[in-house]
Amino acid sequence: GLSQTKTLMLSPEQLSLRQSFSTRSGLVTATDVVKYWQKVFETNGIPEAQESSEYIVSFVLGAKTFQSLNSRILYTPLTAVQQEQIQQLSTKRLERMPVQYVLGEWDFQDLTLKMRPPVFIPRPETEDLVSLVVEEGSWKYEKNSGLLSPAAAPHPVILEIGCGSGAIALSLLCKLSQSRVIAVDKEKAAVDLTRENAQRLQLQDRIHILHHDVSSSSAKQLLPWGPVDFIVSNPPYVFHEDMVSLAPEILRYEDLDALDGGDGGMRVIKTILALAPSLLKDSGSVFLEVDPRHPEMVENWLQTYPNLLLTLCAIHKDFCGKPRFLHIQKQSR
Ligand SMILES: C[S@@+](CC[C@H](N)C(=O)[O-])C[C@H]1O[C@@H](n2cnc3c(N)ncnc32)[C@H](O)[C@@H]1O
Repeated sequence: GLSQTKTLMLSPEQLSLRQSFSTRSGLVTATDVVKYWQKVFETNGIPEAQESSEYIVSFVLGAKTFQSLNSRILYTPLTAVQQEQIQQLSTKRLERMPVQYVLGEWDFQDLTLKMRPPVFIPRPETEDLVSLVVEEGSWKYEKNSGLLSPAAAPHPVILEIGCGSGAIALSLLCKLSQSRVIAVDKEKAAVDLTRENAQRLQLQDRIHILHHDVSSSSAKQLLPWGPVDFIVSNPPYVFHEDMVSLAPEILRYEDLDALDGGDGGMRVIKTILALAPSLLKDSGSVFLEVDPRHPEMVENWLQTYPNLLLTLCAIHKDFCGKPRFLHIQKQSR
């Protein structure tokens, strides 16, 4: 079965590397195994060969990063069970499974979240989307409370559209201790994973998780607590025609509906903006992660729908310097 396929993929050079393990009667260290799998990954054209190998070995040794393993652990022979685990996980990576799914967990901001295919894996740039909302939430807090006690703090209600694993929603709950979040996703797998992550992180009391498709649900269904202060979303925003060029890791394992934004990548963005006026309080805000081509497209679209009373008030760049985040505000009547 599997081991046979794997052997076929190994070059003679790797096989000898493998044999060199057995001749040392199983005394294989973490360092040896990292090098071995890195080589196998490289030969098989697996991207981020070294990182993948290091993540898998550290994970089996109970650490987050290879760098955090001390030299005693690095040179201690691995047990047969550890070697077997590393072998199993590495085989999955060899089939192009993203390392986040291989490990079954991944960090987002300060949280460790369970990851399970096909639920979208949170990307690092999205951490900055969370920071934007947190700044807005805390700014209100300072402005309104001044020198008053924290009891006078407002309690922002936030709606997240398309919660996936719960990364954004749960981070917000963590950073804004007075907030409540409604997290919505059209996929049952996503809703289930958000719920599981909320429970593991003991954040289930301030979150309302809904299984809804926003393109067919009424505003009312999304508002168990009345109009919200903020809407946040990292919607599917890949231009449909760009979908084919995504990495095999994504195309084979992630839910493509989580990425495919349809024509011009705007399908779900338009749905969110059309719903926003009936979901937001006066002067409430929408924070969106988008493609760098979207800020202009969204601005034009909003100008064609002035009755929505929405203003694009800021465009923020991601850590690569690309325009990535939109802050849109509902005009107060
Ligand atoms: C790019 S993923 C973002 C997931 C998560 N917020 C994150 O940043 O890691 C988009 C999510 O939106 C969900 N989604 C797509 N269309 C939707 C719709 N019409 N209604 C509700 N959720 C939707 C997908 O199922 C997916 O989980």
